[in-house]
Amino acid sequence: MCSSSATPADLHVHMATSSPALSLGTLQVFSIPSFNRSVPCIPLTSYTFPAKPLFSSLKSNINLRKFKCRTKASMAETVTPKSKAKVQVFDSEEDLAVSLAKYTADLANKFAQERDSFTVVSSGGSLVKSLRKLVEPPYVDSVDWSKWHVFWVDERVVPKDHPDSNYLLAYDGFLSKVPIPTGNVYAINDALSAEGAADDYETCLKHLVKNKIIDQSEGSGFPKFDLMLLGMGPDGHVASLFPGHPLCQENEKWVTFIKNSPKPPPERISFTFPVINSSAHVALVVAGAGKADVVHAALGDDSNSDKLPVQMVSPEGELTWFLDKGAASKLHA
Ligand SMILES: O=C1O[C@H](COP(=O)(O)O)[C@@H](O)[C@H](O)[C@H]1O
Repeated sequence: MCSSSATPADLHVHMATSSPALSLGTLQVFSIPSFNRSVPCIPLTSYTFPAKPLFSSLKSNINLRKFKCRTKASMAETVTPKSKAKVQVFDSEEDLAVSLAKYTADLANKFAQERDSFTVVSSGGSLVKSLRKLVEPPYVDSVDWSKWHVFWVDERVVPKDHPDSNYLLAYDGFLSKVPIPTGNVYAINDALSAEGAADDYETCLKHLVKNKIIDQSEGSGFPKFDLMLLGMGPDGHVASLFPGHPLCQENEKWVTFIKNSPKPPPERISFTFPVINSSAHVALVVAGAGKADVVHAALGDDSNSDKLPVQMVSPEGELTWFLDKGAASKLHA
């Protein structure tokens, strides 16, 4: 069974985040339709986009005929029967991190109240740095860390103290700074092979679903995590699901493995798309101009039949993109 003990040291923490109010000058919110475009949109009442300059420039890139929008507070939002996809663009990665912390803390509190646990799945990579505001005031008091259960959407099959370990990254940047019970942190068993670690992690998830720690999707039967925090590589990969790789089509397993990852290290485990897409909430977090091309490809055009992995993210619940200006810069062109 997967390890739920924290190394390199026991977790102890308390955390908090500041959540200064975001002005419209800082945050630009607009929406895109669900990637499941076969599902018709609910008729809505109006188009309203607060971030006019950015939205205007987006017009040339996104097929507006596919937008059905309504006003909701200060944002325009697309709603479909199956899912919502919302895109938020921030002036800076700092602003993105502030908003991501609030979004995460709010969901944590909601689920802790509703079902007495909060199941959150992290990626590795740059996402972890963007979670840094969660370990700053004021969230130390507003979040009940004892309800958190932490998982990884993908992990490199290396020892937990290896610099490539996604667990270590999260431990150093986040977990070591908040009081999540050690037993609620579900790292892979790094003593096993890639295949063994994937099977073991899947067994762990099944156990937690059975014990009702993790919800289960009524529709798909796959585990339904409360929040999945996804990063995206410059090639459009999410988790360890890479463009053109057969693992993107895996429909039965919950957790799979790869031994020839195009991005080192080669051996990894990864949640599959059915698990990712059974989530109640998915946050796709992308920062930096280096990813602008793939953001443009992902949001601006779905006519290519060879979908990027990031375009296959279509959760049962809500999908929210968190972009900084750099990542969104090609949407302006
Ligand atoms: O290898 C990985 O890459 C992706 C993207 O990483 P980033 O540093 O470009 O944001 C990450 O989401 C994934 O968890 C990781 O294993």
